[in-house]
Amino acid sequence: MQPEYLPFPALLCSVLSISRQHYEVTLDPGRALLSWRKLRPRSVKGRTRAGSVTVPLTEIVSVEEAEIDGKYCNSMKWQHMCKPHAFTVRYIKRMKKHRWRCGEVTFWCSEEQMCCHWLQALNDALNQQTHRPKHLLVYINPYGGCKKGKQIYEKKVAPLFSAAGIAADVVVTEYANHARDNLYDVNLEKYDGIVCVGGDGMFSEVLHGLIGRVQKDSHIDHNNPSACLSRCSIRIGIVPAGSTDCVCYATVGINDPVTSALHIILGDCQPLDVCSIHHKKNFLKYSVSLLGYGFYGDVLKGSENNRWLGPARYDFSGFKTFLTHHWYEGTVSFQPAKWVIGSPRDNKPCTSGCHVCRQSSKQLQELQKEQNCRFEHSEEEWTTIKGKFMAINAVSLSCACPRSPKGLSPAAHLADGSADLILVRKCSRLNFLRHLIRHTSKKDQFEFPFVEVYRVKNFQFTPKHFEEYDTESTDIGNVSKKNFAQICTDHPSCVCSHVNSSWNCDGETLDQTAIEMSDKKVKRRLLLMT
Ligand SMILES: Nc1ncnc2c1ncn2[C@@H]1O[C@H](COP(=O)(O)OP(=O)(O)OP(=O)(O)O)[C@@H](O)[C@H]1O
Ligand SMILES: CCCCCCCCCCCCC/C=C/[C@@H](O)[C@H](CO)NC(C)=O
Ligand SMILES: [Ca+2]
Repeated sequence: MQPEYLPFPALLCSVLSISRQHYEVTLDPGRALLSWRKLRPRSVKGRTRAGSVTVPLTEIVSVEEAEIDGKYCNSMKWQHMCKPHAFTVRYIKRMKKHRWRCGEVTFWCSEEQMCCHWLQALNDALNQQTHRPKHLLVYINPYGGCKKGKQIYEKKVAPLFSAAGIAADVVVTEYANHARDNLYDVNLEKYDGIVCVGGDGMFSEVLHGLIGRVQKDSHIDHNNPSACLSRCSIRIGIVPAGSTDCVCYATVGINDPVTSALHIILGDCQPLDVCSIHHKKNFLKYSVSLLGYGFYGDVLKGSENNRWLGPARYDFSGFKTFLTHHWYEGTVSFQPAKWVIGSPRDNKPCTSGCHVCRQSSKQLQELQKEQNCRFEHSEEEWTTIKGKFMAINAVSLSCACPRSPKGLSPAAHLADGSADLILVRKCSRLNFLRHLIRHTSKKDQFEFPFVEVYRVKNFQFTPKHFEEYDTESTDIGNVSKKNFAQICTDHPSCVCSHVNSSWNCDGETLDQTAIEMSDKKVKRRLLLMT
């Protein structure tokens, strides 16, 4: 029996079987939908509408001829008919809290020709999804998180990539920065994307490798803070297997390897703000999540010696750091991001296809055109704040993660060209604890007199002692200024709780404490190709 072709757009509609039940199956190219609904025995009132399933064609993972086992063929049902033919469709099933799973349904056809029609029509529809990756380079960090990156990839991700017809070249890293170094040598033309199986640090490695490679190929010196960096066309994905996984969590809404793998297969895409960090004319790092001084810098530093604890190392170090209650003196200067349409306290979290990001990016481009390349050093007013701080955090995205589902700045945007600068001034232990705990509740963590938050285009930080080291002050005689910090630390009556903290840059510790950060829109990241 030929499938029924209805008038343009040519729908394909057949009665097929699923688990011995008859269903009306419809492929509607015009609406880009595949749907099927159970046919119940005709009642007096005609066909009763049973439960039906509708799947957007963009969410079909794969279509293939079904394996038919002999047992089923020999069942009474088929004995009087020719050999049955079937095809299997895998598709996205949306679960709770942004979790995705791969649904699977097998349609049985009475004739081989009908089965071929359906396979051809569905594969034609899939082939029109040209933004989907076909060949990926996968870096696995066996060392991050709970050290299960390899198992996670082999058991949960590789089977989905294979079902979707994606070829993957896999590199299990052998040392820190193996992936970053490797990216300077591989032939990137071969790949539709780079996938990192690990946490934020692994993503940061791949980010640095890709951006560094592209700037090197474009002969751009990234040591120049005002350099307009070349954009990277190749996309990065993350399969979360780290401890914090905040880059994945802040874009996907969950750090689940299967969910991320399915987004990768569909080729979902999200631009991402990337900040560059310099010390004078020396490039230090790029950052996409947290650039944190004080509390988060000390937490990270204290956790590095306890990697054997896995993700719990941050909790242990966080508790110890909280008890020390260190604060740090210095000067923060920043330029506001005047083009953005949002603010850190507008309670408008960034979502897929975000209007705030789109509109802010548009306004940023218009401003950059007006100012040509002076944009990086525009004379807009700088705001300068001197003080004693518990924490100085600059976040390019919310930094939402399992520990803090809202993140450090819940309304920070993924691609608005700005970062949220959060200043937590010296306060009592109790007040600091109240501020921290609000990161895990629905309450506003900025609603304290000692907390300020600004949406900025760039900022600079100079620690107090570094200032004195740099100034031409003569009041400390011939003592070499660079030892001032040491004197301060050694002197029991010194009121500085601690001379300097260190910067936590996306989970890696920076050597420098005096830095300048600016936002560079260089990276398109496969959204949820994470
Ligand atoms: N084979 C390896 N051996 C040792 N270190 C590695 C290896 N591969 C990668 N690394 C380094 O391990 C560090 C941590 O990796 P990753 O970020 O994946 O895990 P994590 O720190 O537990 O997660 P998160 O950053 O999300 O908290 C990264 O800085 C990376 O450079
Ligand atoms: C006593 C209760 C205190 C609760 C405090 C919860 C605050 C959690 C905030 C987590 C923010 C994580 C920011 C992410 C930073 C990442 O770039 C980095 C690398 O993954 N992770 C860390 C922990 O520095
Ligand atoms: Ca941002």
